[in-house]
Amino acid sequence: MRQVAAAAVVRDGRVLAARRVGPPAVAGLWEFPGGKVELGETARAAAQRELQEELRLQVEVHAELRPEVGTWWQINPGLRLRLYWATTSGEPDPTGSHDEIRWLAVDELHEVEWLPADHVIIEQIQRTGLPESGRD
Ligand SMILES: Nc1nc2c([nH]c(=O)n2[C@H]2C[C@H](O)[C@@H](COP(=O)(O)OP(=O)(O)OP(=O)(O)O)O2)c(=O)[nH]1
Repeated sequence: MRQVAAAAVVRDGRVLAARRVGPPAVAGLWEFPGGKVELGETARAAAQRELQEELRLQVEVHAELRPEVGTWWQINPGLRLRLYWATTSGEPDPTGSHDEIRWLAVDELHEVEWLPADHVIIEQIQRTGLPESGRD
């Protein structure tokens, strides 16, 4: 089972969404930036590393954004996603994996087309809202 780690980065009450460049099947769809956890790396550290690599964005990683049941989000039978709330004071600067970024208020999250596995996450955030401070 491979693990992906990503961050729901919050700034000024908005969440960072990033549009994927590829592969073709998912190009143009939006996601929480992140990527695969490397051997020996924690998911939390992977989320922080991927944000730096993909968006040159320094983030503070906070509480895990878990489903109502369980710890991770099952993307497909061989892949699970660990998602963390994060905060930043920086500006994203996409390095090649994404061609557009947006800061979306909770009531704007539905305005972009998310990766299929993320729909359930978006619905949960719409129900629960953003964390009080982004901190755990
Ligand atoms: N980062 C991220 N990936 C997601 C989300 N939702 C979702 O289904 N995925 C899937 C898409 C991909 O199959 C996988 C992430 O893999 P990736 O290809 O971005 O990983 P990576 O940057 O490490 O790239 P690589 O090692 O495969 O080259 O997780 C999400 O919100 N964020």
